[in-house]
Amino acid sequence: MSLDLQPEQQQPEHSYLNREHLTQQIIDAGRFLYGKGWSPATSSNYSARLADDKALLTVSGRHKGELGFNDVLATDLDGNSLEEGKKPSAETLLHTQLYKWRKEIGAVLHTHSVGATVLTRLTEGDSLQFEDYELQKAFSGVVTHQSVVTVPIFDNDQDIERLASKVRPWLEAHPDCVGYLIRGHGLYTWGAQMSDALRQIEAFEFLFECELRVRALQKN
Ligand SMILES: CSC[C@@H](O)[C@@H](O)C(=O)COP(=O)(O)O
Ligand SMILES: [Zn+2]
Repeated sequence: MSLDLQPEQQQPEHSYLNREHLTQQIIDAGRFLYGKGWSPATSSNYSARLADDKALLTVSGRHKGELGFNDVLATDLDGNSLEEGKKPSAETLLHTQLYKWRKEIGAVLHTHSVGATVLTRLTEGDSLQFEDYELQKAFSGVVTHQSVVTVPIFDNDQDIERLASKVRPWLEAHPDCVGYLIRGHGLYTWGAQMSDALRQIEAFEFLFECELRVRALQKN
């Protein structure tokens, strides 16, 4: 099943996978994304929706290629930890605001690839536009290369509440948004299930690489 981002369309209620299954998906995602070089050092954070009003998030500061069953915790959708002794990701609010925004979102991934970092540093404007790439169809709701996928770029901020407050109005105004970038920092994308979010990460990375190569060749 893929995420249908048409706002007017009623979504069926989620039937949630159990915590063990979701934890395994997060662990597997970390191994894959670290292996690809998109989650270096202890960067990145991942989550899955645990219930209508709860998320399962990575614990802050963990190596994402070596996650274990104890490296996740439950939070409410205001970003409060529901488990004593475990500190949720520093960027928890960026995940939970997505679960509040669209009830059909079941997984959120944040990565720190070289491509996302370099491209956002090279781009002076506040968004990237992808057009005429066949791979745009890997994004939920996109059915043709003859479309424009706009990806906003927000300036980085160590104050995550302030950053979240800048992202929120964009999301409200763009219900078909498939991901966003933070300058010099990384990518956030999501999906109905973990597999959808992973597919979108791969599509974004392919497009970032294409864009960087095209720009480099155009310079010469
Ligand atoms: C290793 S620096 C990266 C962090 O500052 C942050 O951006 C990040 O992605 C991971 O933070 P975390 O608190 O582990 O979820
Ligand atoms: Zn980060």
